[in-house]
Amino acid sequence: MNTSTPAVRAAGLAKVYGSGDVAVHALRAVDVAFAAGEFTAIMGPSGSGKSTLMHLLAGLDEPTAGRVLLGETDLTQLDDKRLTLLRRERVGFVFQAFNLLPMYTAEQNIVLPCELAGRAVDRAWLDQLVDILGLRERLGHRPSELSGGQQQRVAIARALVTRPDVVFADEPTGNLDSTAGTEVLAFLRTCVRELGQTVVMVTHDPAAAAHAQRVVMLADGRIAGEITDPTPDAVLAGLDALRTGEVAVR
Ligand SMILES: Nc1ncnc2c1ncn2[C@@H]1O[C@H](COP(=O)(O)OP(=O)(O)OP(=O)(O)O)[C@@H](O)[C@H]1O
Repeated sequence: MNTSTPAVRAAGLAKVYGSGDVAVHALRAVDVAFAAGEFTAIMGPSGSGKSTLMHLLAGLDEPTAGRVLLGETDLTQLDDKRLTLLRRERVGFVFQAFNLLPMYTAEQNIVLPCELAGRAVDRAWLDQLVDILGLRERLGHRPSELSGGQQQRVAIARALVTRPDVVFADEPTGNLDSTAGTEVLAFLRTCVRELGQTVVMVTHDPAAAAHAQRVVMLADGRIAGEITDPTPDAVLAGLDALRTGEVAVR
């Protein structure tokens, strides 16, 4: 992997919902890059543009202006069909609500993206994921037979099974108690450290964000600063600084 090219980046990214009097400027000329093999959290007050940024980075929505580059691929130049293929093959998703298929076993859920993409399952990679995520004994279980934390670990394995360029996680611990949430974040971090995966996570929780290697702060649709090697206290202080109107967080 070429480590000098970010896994994903935004250049001059803007998103306006609606027009005229009711126009909402959700993102304003955002420039941000996410390095390959890094775990980044996106934080900011409610309405600051976190979900909008993640949706644009993942090719789930179109920007009003600017570009999104996944590696060297400019998402804004792709038609719907190629964008769908790109999402299937090069992007992974982890959602707050797990979104597992109830009638499928854990293993069937994990390999589903390969089936949808018509690709053979890389068994060695699957084995590695299953071991790192501690799912070996659970592969034959249905979601209803798994704890919330285990279900989210299955969802993480599913997101990683195609070896995507980037995994986007949207509040992945939002439905978990703090013990299970901490465990899931530790597993996610292990996937980054040991498998070289790239994870971009949106969260409201400073403790969750502190599991990342870097926190990018958004305020009012703009990048308001970032914290490297964050601690929960540093993240809290950063959010407080945003609320009290101090501009940059470093
Ligand atoms: N589909 C939409 N139509 C109109 N406005 C929207 C739409 N989606 C988001 N917005 C607005 O854009 C702004 C940014 O929203 P976004 O959901 O990206 O923020 P967020 O930081 O993820 O918020 P939260 O933390 O509350 O989830 C908000 O003012 C929101 O109301």
